[in-house]
Amino acid sequence: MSQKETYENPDLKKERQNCPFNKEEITNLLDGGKEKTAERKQLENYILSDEQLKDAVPMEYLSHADKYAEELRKACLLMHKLENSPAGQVPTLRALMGAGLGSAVLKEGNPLALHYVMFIPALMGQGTIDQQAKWLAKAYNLNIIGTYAQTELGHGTFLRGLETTATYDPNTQEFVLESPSLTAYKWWPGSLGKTANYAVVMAQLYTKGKCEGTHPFMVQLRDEETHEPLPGIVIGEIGPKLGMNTNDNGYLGFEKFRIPRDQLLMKHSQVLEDGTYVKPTNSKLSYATMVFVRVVVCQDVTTNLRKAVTIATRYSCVRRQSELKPGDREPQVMDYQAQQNKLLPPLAATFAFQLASDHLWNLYNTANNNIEQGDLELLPDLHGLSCALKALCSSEGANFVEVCRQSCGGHGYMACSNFPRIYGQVTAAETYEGENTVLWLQVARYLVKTRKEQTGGLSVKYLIGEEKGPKTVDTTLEGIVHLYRRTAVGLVDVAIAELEKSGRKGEAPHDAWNHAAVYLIKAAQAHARLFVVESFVNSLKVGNLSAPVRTVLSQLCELFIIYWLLERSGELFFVRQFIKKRLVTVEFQVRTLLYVKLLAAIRPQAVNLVDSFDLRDEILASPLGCWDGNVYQRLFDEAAKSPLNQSSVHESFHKYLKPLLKSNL
Ligand SMILES: CCCCCCCCCCCCCCCCCCCCCC(=O)SCCNC(=O)CCNC(=O)[C@H](O)C(C)(C)COP(=O)(O)OP(=O)(O)OC[C@H]1O[C@@H](n2cnc3c(N)ncnc32)[C@H](O)[C@@H]1OP(=O)(O)O
Ligand SMILES: Cc1cc2nc3c(=O)[nH]c(=O)nc-3n(C[C@H](O)[C@H](O)[C@H](O)COP(=O)(O)OP(=O)(O)OC[C@H]3O[C@@H](n4cnc5c(N)ncnc54)[C@H](O)[C@@H]3O)c2cc1C
Repeated sequence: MSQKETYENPDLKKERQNCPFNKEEITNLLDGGKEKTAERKQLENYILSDEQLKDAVPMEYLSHADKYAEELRKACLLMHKLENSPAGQVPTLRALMGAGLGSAVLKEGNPLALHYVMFIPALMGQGTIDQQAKWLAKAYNLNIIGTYAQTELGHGTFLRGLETTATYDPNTQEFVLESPSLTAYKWWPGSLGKTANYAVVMAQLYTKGKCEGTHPFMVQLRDEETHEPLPGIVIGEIGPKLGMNTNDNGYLGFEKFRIPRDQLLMKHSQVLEDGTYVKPTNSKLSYATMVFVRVVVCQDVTTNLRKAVTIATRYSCVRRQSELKPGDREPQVMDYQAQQNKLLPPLAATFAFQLASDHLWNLYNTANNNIEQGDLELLPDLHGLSCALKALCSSEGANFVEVCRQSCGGHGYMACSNFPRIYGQVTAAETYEGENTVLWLQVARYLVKTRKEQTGGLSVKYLIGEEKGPKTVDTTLEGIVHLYRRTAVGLVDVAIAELEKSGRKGEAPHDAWNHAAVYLIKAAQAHARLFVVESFVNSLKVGNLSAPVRTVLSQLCELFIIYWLLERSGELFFVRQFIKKRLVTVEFQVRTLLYVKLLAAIRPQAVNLVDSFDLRDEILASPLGCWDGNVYQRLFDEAAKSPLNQSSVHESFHKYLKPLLKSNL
């Protein structure tokens, strides 16, 4: 590790002594193998040693426009560096788009992100072979830069309600794009504000006087030379946000803007020259780009959470405060059980989320290959699981990041702690790519359908037939997973009972659905949690783990699944047999006891565990989380960068304060 220099905080040094497991083994596990770790490290050296990619001053001190210009400069330089990258272009791109290496260089957000994360995937997923031949090479070579323009001022969630129209004119064989109202303006697409000159635009397709629903269109927005908006295009940036401020989210309106017929992306549905519409095999195939992003967002959130946990854990072992034993030295705050209760569950969650995300990624690849062959069987399961995990990882992730920030007391509130940025990025994922509540309801729809029709994909098999397994308290990991399963089934049944009750009262299905939303969301969340804990437990059964690594991962797994159970203990009340046999109280007591024991067992390995994430100081970008633990000196060094510290008296004193002081008010 490059940062292992001379100083090492004595408390951290002690934490690192006598580590019972091989940290590198965990690093390799998370990277996906020894070679992948070596590749990553080589890539990090290549990128992070480049002086031109370092910030002259912290981004916080720049104006909105200067931040954008600076991040764009570095993003373009990074793209040049891709060509000679030792790891190869695609792995480098992935690393740069992900939360680790990319955000170490582009701290405020990547102005080219949407090009890679949505524009290219949309072309690949929605374009015919001919359309790909026409556009993809240009996109990969960055001759054109694109975004994905779907959300409008009036509608983000309800895609069937989008207002932008694309009306086919058979006389000229063109589509006419139009924003018929203010609320029809595209609003939010990343990179649209200033960077992109092309977009995949989602619009309501009209042909032969009939609306055929939303479809993707390839649209040029700006002149390729001058970058000026083309006539008929109204475009701009939407302004500062909670985070991700250099992703230049933008707005876009169309004033009778014409594009050729072959710029409808026609892989799944077509409009023939005479205007005849050819339907897709499944109308939701035009939503496929969103499914891809939901899958990668789970990985992105997990990497961000790892950063937050590393910063908070190292800091908590350096920070000494208050009195534990009267008269003794102030303890490391990590020795308070309350602090362990804050930090060890998110630490365990980083493993749980990574394993579940890997699982989802494999399902995505299989389902996508099948879809390319015309087999859509896995699509409902992929949609259900990608919605479930995206919503779960982002909502739990954002809560955990906030807890990590709180665990660092006042210093966690500093911008330089990097928590504001990490939080800004993770909480954004609760909203973008499908607002979480809306996604939970999509999951619930799949669960209810499966339970009622007794047929569904692999992730919902447990809802088919009667559930089997122990009906008493069972303290094995399997026993706890079974408890999760029974709770999930119980909640789906309760939601269905609610729907049926409303039906009997004469309510229409849509009203019944709305009135059961609280139950439906609980059921969807229980389903997602079951998937995550099952993935964690199952992954420990297989794999070539050494005994010490297996031990510590098993402890984390157990801690995590008990933590969630206790957090959601109220939901056990939905499982009728538990109430009848008074098992809820017993469950609660037994688990709490175990949970507390696990906190104490894992505490000594907390620093070693976060060390094994192998996140370089440049990636953590926080004086609180550096490897050497030199927290206080680094905080001072950061404060020295403030423009207000460049003179002993600021000019505003003479302008405003002095007259006030002299005014005898
Ligand atoms: C090699 C290079 C590559 C390297 C790259 C590597 C990268 C790696 C690194 C990456 C770092 C990343 C992070 C950084 C960047 C940040 C980027 C930020 C981006 C943010 C972008 C955005 O934010 S972009 C906008 C997203 N905006 C939504 O997300 C709208 C939500 N809204 C809906 O998505 C629909 O509106 C909603 C609700 C479904 C209802 O749709 P609806 O009303 O039409 O449908 P209904 O509800 O009526 O459902 C009718 C039936 O359709 C079924 N169904 C519905 N959807 C389906 C689907 N997708 N697939 C299959 N089936 C589906 C359903 O299950 C029903 O099935 P059934 O009938 O059998 O029950
Ligand atoms: C950082 C960021 C980047 C983005 N990037 C892009 C991009 O690149 N391209 C793009 O096209 N879009 C982008 N978006 C837009 C994003 O996809 C939408 O904001 C998101 O899908 C939510 O839609 P909405 O804003 O219309 O929220 P709304 O749907 O208006 O949500 C408001 C509230 O209503 C609730 N609600 C809505 N419908 C229902 C329902 N059916 N049942 C119950 N409750 C409901 C929601 O739960 C929420 O509480 C981005 C957004 C952000 C924040």
